[in-house]
Amino acid sequence: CGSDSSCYGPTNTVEHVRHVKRIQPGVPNAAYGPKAPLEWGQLNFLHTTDTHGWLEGHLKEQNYGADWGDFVTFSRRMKQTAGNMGVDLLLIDTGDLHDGNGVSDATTIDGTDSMPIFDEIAYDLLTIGNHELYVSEVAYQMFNNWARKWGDRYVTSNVKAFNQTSGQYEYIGATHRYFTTEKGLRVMAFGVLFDFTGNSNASQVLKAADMVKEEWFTDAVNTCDPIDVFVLFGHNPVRQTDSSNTLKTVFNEIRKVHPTTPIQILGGHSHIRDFAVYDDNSVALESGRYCETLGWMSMTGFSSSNSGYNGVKNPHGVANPTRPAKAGAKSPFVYSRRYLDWNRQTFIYHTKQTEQAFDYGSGLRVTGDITKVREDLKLGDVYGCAPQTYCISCVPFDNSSNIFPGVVVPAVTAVVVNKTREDKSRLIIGNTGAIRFDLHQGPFTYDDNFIVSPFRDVFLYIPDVPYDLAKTVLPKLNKGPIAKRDLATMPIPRDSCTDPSLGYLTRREMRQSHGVVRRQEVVTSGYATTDDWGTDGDDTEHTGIPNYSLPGYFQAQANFPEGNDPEVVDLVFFDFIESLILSDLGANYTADMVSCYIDCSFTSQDYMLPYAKLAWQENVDNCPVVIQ
Ligand SMILES: O=c1ccn([C@@H]2O[C@H](COP(=O)(O)O)[C@@H](O)[C@H]2O)c(=O)[nH]1
Ligand SMILES: [Zn+2]
Ligand SMILES: [Zn+2]
Repeated sequence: CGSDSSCYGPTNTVEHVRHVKRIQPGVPNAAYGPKAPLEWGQLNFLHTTDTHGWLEGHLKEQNYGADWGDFVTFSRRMKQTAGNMGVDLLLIDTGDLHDGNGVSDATTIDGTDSMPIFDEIAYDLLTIGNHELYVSEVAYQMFNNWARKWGDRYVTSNVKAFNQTSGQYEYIGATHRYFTTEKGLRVMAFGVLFDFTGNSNASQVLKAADMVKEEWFTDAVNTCDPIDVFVLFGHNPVRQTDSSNTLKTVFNEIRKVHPTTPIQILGGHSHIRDFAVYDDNSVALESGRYCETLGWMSMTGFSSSNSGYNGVKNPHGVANPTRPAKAGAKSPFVYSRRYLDWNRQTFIYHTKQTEQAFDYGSGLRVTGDITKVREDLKLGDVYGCAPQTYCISCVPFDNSSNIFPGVVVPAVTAVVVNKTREDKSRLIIGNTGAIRFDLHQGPFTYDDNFIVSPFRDVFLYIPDVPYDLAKTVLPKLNKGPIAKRDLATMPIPRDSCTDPSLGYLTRREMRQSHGVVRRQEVVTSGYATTDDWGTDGDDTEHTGIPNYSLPGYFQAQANFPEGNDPEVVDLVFFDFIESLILSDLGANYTADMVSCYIDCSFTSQDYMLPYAKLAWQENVDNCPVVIQ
């Protein structure tokens, strides 16, 4: 088919129409949930990160089934609660709004339809992620549209875009934000992206070590204006041992001038739930990924002698934070942190509402907007019926239920074929990071195509590479350090993955088959987080799930002679890893030997749908939706 989508589109022929069905957004969640009310302090934070377009919520996982409209209602209710209690609540996002879901990625320019939905939350602070910078059109969408709209709330302390009018690189958002909260706290905020280098030339990322030497930064840190609390937020892992973490660099610079002023840190990018203690007066929260987690952090300890705070000291009728950053801390500040599962039951519980009374018109309207976008983009169209769940890391990399041997390798083998070279042997190499989410048993929709493989990474190739050389590339690529995921916090209930026979059981049956009874409820599998404070951060308790580390790269071999090695192969790979491939091939191979394999518009978004049409047609007209 090549990149000719008419070959596999669902609506182009009568036969295809027969295969088109729609699935609807998930039903309200089952009856288990949060363990206790939140601890409200003087200054409270709700935090999102790495939402990657998942504004529809998780249609196939009840535990993460709330949509952005539910979150609109929840955030408004929480702001009102804060106001009623006489305390402050800040809403913060730390970037990666694109790449990961059809709502954000099925438009010609990613984010065209998702960004207006995302903007329905009244964030106090937002910052930019690396997924806003890979593609120039997306960077300009942020620079020309959203940065202007969000004004000084969009803080991109180390990220600039090339202004085609002025011919200069200019800060996309504000360098920093100094503001006073409703209850009188004087806040200095910096929004810092990790030292990202994969951006297009539409943007420039200053390394944190250079950013802190900028005049505006030293002026901001040394200002004579009073600062009660720093908010250091960024698309940047909070764990200090993470090699990508550059928050620590900025933290250290602030501490040189303000040795005890509280520094509240909010991060992202590594897609985990995490909480880290930086010192007696500084703690850091990271809130997962893909609208699975809403982060909560609160603090108390401001007084008239150390701040401008004029709100309530200990809000009444609710729990309050009690824990110092660490045992024996010399600090007036105490904190709480919680990782909320992204579902309506969580939202209803923490707003003390009922299912019937919870919704606001504003939230329902946003839910309606999401439904309309899904319909317009045909995200519910079904292309196949996946016979089982295939996961990224819940089983070993070589297990047949792993998505790489189970789906990705057979899919690229079958579909990524240049007709004019189909008689040639080929090796197809990709980075495992290009596969972003597990594939669930049941209807495989247009949306799932983006959920599994969202990037527009072009398939490139070098013709006729000696096989003896080509076969050394994968081991060389994988020799480097493998990006490991955090075992303790990995998500995703994958009951039907570890035991595919569970796939058709009801939610209740699945829970009973797995669970541990606590508080007369059943604990489902999902996030079981360990952080600097221990294991009590998850708002809803879960049993852990298996998590196996992955190599960084996968390979498929196709059209090999039976029983023999070929002399030469077409070496096919994503443009995302072109420079690595060339360096592993050695000096005799240069960029001018590389060309587009099928055509320059055939990308990693284009092989899953044809594969679903090819491999998963059994039961397609009667394919049960399996909601975990
Ligand atoms: O074109 C692309 C862009 C990114 N990737 C993969 O994504 C990660 C980064 O994702 P985060 O959400 O920022 O963690 C990158 O390391 C690649 O593995 C890609 O494959 N193609
Ligand atoms: Zn991300
Ligand atoms: Zn990121």
